[in-house]
This record gives sequence, structure tokens and C-alpha cells, in this order.
Amino acid sequence: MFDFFRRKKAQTPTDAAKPEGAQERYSIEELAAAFPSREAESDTVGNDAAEPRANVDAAVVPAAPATHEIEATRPPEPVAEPVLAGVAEPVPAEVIAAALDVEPVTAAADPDIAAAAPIAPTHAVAEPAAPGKPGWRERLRGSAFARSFSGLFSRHPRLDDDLLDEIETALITADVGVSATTQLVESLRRRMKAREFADATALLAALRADLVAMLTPVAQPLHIDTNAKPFVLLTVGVNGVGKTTTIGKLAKRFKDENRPLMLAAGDTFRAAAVAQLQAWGERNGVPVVAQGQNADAASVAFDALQAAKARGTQVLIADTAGRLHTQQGLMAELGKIKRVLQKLDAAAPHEVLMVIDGTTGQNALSQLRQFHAAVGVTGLVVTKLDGTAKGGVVFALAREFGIPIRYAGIGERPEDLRVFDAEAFVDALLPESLGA
Ligand SMILES: Nc1nc2c(ncn2[C@@H]2O[C@H](COP(=O)(O)OP(=O)(O)OP(=O)(O)O)[C@@H](O)[C@H]2O)c(=O)[nH]1
Repeated sequence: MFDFFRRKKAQTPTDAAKPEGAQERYSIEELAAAFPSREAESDTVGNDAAEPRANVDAAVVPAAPATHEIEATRPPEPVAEPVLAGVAEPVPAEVIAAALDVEPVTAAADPDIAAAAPIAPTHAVAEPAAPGKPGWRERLRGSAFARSFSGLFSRHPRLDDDLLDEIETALITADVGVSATTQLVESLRRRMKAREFADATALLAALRADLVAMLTPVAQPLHIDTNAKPFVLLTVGVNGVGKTTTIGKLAKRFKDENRPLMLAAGDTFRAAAVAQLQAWGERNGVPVVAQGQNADAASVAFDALQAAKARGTQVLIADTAGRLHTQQGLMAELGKIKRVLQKLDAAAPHEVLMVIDGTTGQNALSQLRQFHAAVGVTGLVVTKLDGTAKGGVVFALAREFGIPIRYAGIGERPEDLRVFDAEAFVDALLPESLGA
């Protein structure tokens, strides 16, 4: 029961505003978290990876079109046929419905019918944007960073120390962090004293160039090595940062690139996460390996990799449960997942993609530090840069760690996961007249 309090997502302001007792129905996450049947976390983690159990209860939930495509690429003699056994419990329709915030279909009482029932499109599986989709600037202009700089610029500041003080305050307020801010402002100060700038606009243009230069080294797109059969992408991060959503968006992206793909529903703690991933899988015609809630995440990953190898899949994306970077037992579990994958492929996972919520602020730095120590992060996705994110943490992350930022999440739709672009990002935060 303690888990219910420890792992429950932070209340949103809307929740907090609700009068006590106003909640008539608990969400599926709350019910699942309140009554976990999972063994105590400390019992399941930190042990050396035991040989994962046979995958007798694993299931791949393929959507019809994907099955044909995957079948076509299957080698003549698969080394194992661990999936499609159909012995796993299907995720109940009401769980999927709860995850998607829709009414369950009536036929859901029959698991077979439920499995075949079409899933209504929702915000979680949003339609592609209409033509003329919004760009970076449109999505990021609400950020504290963009607001401070548009305010500063519209005042037509003079080229003096006050301007530098204002820039310093704007950068700190936008979560750029003290060390990155000091580096930027002191460099501008030196150049101002050396009379390098004709006016304030020239100084701001130099700031733009410095910001782009800070991000350029980490703007490294994810490269899928097609020789790795499959390329294993393990997603990690704290609770609610957008891991499962990001996997859905990546699935759509990879599917559009015609990459044979499989998903592993390794977030076995939050019941809705499995359903959420299966919904994404069905929508995009991508098979999903799942064992249901409370299964051993390492075992799900192992089964999925075995299945992906047998089917000649090009990319396997494994979800993991959100965990706080301060929960040492759960952090050790990530190491176990990695070791178990390496029993099948010494090079796996080929990418450990950490998803970071852009609204987190400077706390993102300690999150990354701990996750990197536990599992060796090789790439980042910074989500929720639309909304209330201040934007500046991206610079702090880049300066402190130099770990590639693969994607930026600037909205909830699939196409809102953008390949990280240093110039597009900086220009979205600064007044348009400064842009290149
Ligand atoms: N505005 C916005 N919302 C996002 C973005 N990425 C994810 N979200 C939302 O963030 C919320 C949490 O996303 P999930 O994918 O469930 O997060 P998770 O990390 O899998 O959660 P846990 O399983 O609890 O760890 C959902 O409402 C998503 O729609 C983004 O780039 N922008």
C-alpha cells in the first residue's frame, strides 16, 4: 500500500482544486497502484539477473496488417516460436478503455471479441496534424524562455551592463542553470567590453549563436544500425515523463520508415501502460509483446528480444516502468533488464533512451545523473516542451552531460516528436527577428 503513495503521480493543479470527495471514480492507474500484486520491489531487484523464465505466458498482440508484414519477413526456420501462443491473458477491454478514456465496447465481456474490437481514436493515439502543422516557434512561444526574451527585446534595450543583467536573469529564470548562464553571460560581457557589438541587437545575435553552439554537439539524431538484428531501444525515465507516449510516436515514425518493428510492454507496474502500448501497436500495425501487469520486466524484455530475433525484426522498443531516480532498488532493476538482454545480444540495448519531462527544471540534471549511473544513457528525449516548460533545461543538460538529444516532444500528436534541431529550438525561444 505504501507503493500507492510513493509511486502515485503528482497531483495536477486541476486535481488539487477538486473538493474533497469530489472524485467519484478512481483512475485505473490509482486502482492498479493501490492494489499491486507485484512482490516488494526490494525482493525483485538488485538480485543478479536470474535466467528469465520460459516465455510460456508471453503474448504478441499483432495488428492484422503487421502480422502479414512480419510474417513475410520471418526467416524460414525461426529459432524459437515463443509468441502467438495466445495463452497470455488479454488486456481486458475496460482496462484499454480506461487507458484511452473511452467507454468499453459491450462485446468486451468476451476476451476474444475484446481483443478484436477496434479501439476508438483518442488523445493518446491522435490523428496526424492537418496540413500546415504548427512549427517549433508556435509550440514553444509560451515558454518562460521565449516570454522573457520577447519582453526584453520589445523594450529596445541599450547596450550596457543592465542588458547583461537582464539576460542573466532571463536565462536563470528559464532553467538554463547557473553554470551555463555564467558561461554565456561572461562571454558576452568580455566581447561587449572589447567593443565587438555595435548595439544590443548585435549582442543578442551573438547570444543566439552561443546558444546554438551549446546545443549543436548534442543534436545527434538516432541512427538505427540495421546490422543489429534487432536494434534494441530501451526507454527509461521517471514516472509520467511520457515514455509510453514517446514509444507510440516512435513506433509511428519507424513504421512510416517501413522498419519491421516490435514493442515490449515492459512497464509492468502501471496496468494502463500495457494497454496504452497495445493500443499504439494496434493503431500502427506493430506487434506488442506483453505478459501483463506485475510480470518481471526483464523477462518481458528477454521474451521480446527472442521473438524479435526469430522474426527478423529490425527494431525492438522496450518500455520500462517509471521510477524515481532516488529509488535505488528500482534503479538496479534497470541494470538487470540490460544484463538479461545481453544474454541474447552482447551489444543490446543499442540505445538507452532516457525520456525527460521538459517541465521538470533543474531536477532533470540529477535524474539524468542517476539513470546514467544505473544503465548508461546514450540518448535523450525531452518532452512537453510545449505547455509550461521553461525550455532552458535543455541547455543545462547539454552543457553538463553532452549526451545526444535525439528528439524533442513539442505536443501530444505523433508528428510532435521532432528530431532535435539546435537551430530550430533556439530560434523558437528567441524573438523572430533574431533568427537565422
Ligand atoms: N504536451 C505534451 N504532453 C506530452 C508529451 N509527451 C507526453 N505527453 C503526455 O504526458 C502524459 C504522460 O505520458 P506517458 O507516456 O503515460 O508517461 P510515462 O512516462 O509512460 O508514465 P509512467 O508509465 O507513469 O512512467 C500523457 O498525458 C502524454 O500525452 C509532449 O511532448 N507534450
